[in-house]
Amino acid sequence: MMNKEPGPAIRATGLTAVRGPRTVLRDLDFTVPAGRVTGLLGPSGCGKSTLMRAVMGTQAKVAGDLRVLGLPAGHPSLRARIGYVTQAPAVFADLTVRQNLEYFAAVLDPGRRAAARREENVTRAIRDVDLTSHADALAAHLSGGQRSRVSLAVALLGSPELLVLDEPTVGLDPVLRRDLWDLFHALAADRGAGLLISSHVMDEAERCHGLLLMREGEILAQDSPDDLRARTGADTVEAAFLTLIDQAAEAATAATRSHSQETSR
Ligand SMILES: Nc1ncnc2c1ncn2[C@@H]1O[C@H](COP(=O)(O)OP(=O)(O)OP(=O)(O)O)[C@@H](O)[C@H]1O
Repeated sequence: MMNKEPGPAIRATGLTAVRGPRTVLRDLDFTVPAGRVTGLLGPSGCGKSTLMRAVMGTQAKVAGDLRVLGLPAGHPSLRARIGYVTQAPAVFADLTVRQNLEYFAAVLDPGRRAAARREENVTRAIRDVDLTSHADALAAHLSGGQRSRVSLAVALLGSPELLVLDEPTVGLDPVLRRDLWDLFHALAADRGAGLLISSHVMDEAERCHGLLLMREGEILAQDSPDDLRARTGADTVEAAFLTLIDQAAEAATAATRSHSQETSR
């Protein structure tokens, strides 16, 4: 029998989301492959968090087709298969790092018989995010960056097939950022996980296998960093992104001009 290629971690067709009076995602088509790191980049307010919430099934007023690990977004069986870290770390301040992890591990994998497995997963997740030396510190006593790493450890507990990380490296020093990016690559390579990681730090874009570049609720480009640079003739992803934004603005101006010429005839 032939081995079936694994499907993409996420496939969106015609994804649209409305928040209040505004359409904040406009008819998006994209895929996030399994076993790869995909960067979601774009300026503040362009819709990155909304897109991630749609993938998690927590965003209201979403239309279009959105498949996550082959199932419709928000399907109950996806909960244990996806790790999600929001921008505001959700940890209990009055518990230690280890107690936080133990609490979430018990929710994910309950029962006395799973105790040894839980213990192993908790220790591994704490080690993955480099917090072993702080395992017994109260979350209240951690720095912001350390707290966000506890959230990341929670997301890693169940060995998820897909990780959705909303700006996971904000506020971290360069050494930690590098270590976390190494961890993201290891998760993709060794465990075959798909990762969707938002950032507005363009040098992080260079570390992704693929990029989704967003602007004002639309995807301007979906490409690897190398192809993006080659296609735009730019030296960096940041320069490529700016070139694409300028091209989109020029196209919009040209379209408005031809529309007003037509209507004035
Ligand atoms: N509750 C809301 N009602 C109406 N509009 C909203 C609401 N929440 C967010 N928006 C708008 O939706 C758009 C997309 O927001 P979103 O948080 O997805 O952006 P983002 O790219 O994640 O930004 P950032 O990088 O700053 O986190 C923004 O323009 C924002 O103003």
